[in-house]
Amino acid sequence: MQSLNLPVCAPPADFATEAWVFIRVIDNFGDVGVGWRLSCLLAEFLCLRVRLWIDDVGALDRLVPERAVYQAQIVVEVWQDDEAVVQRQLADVTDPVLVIETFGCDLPPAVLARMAECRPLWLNWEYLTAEDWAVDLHAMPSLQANGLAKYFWFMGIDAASGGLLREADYVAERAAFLQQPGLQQAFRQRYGLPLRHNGRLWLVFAYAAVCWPQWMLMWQQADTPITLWLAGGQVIDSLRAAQVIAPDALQQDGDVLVLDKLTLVRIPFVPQAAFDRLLWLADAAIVRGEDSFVRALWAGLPFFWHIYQQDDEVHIHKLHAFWNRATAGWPVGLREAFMALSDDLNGTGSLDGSGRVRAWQNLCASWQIWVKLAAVWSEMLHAQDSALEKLARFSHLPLK
Ligand SMILES: Cc1cn([C@H]2C[C@H](O)[C@@H](COP(=O)(O)OP(=O)(O)O[C@H]3O[C@@H](C)[C@H](O)[C@@H](O)[C@H]3O)O2)c(=O)[nH]c1=O
Repeated sequence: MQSLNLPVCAPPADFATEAWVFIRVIDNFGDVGVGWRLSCLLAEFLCLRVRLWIDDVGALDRLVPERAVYQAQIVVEVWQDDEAVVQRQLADVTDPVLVIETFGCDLPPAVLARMAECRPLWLNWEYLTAEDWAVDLHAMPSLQANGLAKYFWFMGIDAASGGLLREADYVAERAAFLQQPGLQQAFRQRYGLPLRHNGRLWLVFAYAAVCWPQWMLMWQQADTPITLWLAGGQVIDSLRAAQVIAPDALQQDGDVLVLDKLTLVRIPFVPQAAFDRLLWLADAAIVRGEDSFVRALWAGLPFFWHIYQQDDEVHIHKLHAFWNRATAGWPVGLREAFMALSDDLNGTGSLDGSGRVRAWQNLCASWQIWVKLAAVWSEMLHAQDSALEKLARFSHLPLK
């Protein structure tokens, strides 16, 4: 199991150096997913003890059921909307050298007052985007009412952006897993994942959407067999709502449904530390949100992005900004098929039933090229500094 590496330069037991990370869980697993991963990496790369303030510990427990293992490095504080409680929590804690509010989650007044005294580096950790404006705004300060500057940290794929979250041992972990069938078998058994599959294996972790019945039809009508590992439940909910599957189908983890050449498998929710392994076992993926998107990038496999919907089509700009960059050098036929399907998946574009099947067949006809291009893109990103390496430079905190 991938796990937090104990920092080699482990500070003494009383940890003089502390970072505070604040998370508000809005919905889904994105806020807690990024916030927890960031906390682990602060401990791993910068040898900081992290005090993680979170308003929904239940969401964290779902993602990190084994979190007690990390308690020496990551102390979890329940963040309540009660200033008196926050004041009490602050009474016994060390001053932080770094405070990160994730996704503009607005810090409590008592914390802002404490920061005015101890003057830590203050970051707002922003959503991921490949848009140019985010690169321009990355690391820009904004003067706040408590007299401190707050810096905006924009994760991104551009070398001048805030980078992407990546573990130091990621590549070694992936190689070890892929080279050892025994590890793969043990992983499948542990989570009740089928040992074999029919055709190409896709991991599908996506949102509920009206496109799913149409995509199921597309897969059934295509020439090639395909197996979908359905994670997270929302795609299954959409299929059930559209009466594409019977009310009692795919109810339990491990349930399988075969529809012609299409095999659907409901898979369990795994701890975040195991999520990468689902991607490593798959030939391709549909991912959603931000964290699973970045994990698919690291895995280096072909994938679609079912992006989190925002008002005013903001998400479509984000989607296009990323794929316009990533697919710039692709062969025209592959790029057109991919872009048409990507738009269709995200509720825009103009494919009808036969156009969808044709696009899918064109994509499959260029499969090996797609696999290669996805790997090349991933390697290019692996060669860039990660977000934590960039943060170490920016903050002058020592890197492990
Ligand atoms: C399927 C699965 C996911 N995961 C993890 C991987 C990720 O860390 C996390 C999912 O997070 P995301 O991919 O970001 O998708 P999400 O849809 O859950 O989160 C979203 O939340 C919104 C509030 C944000 O604004 C969105 O941009 C997005 O981040 O769940 C597991 O740990 N086990 C699992 O079995």
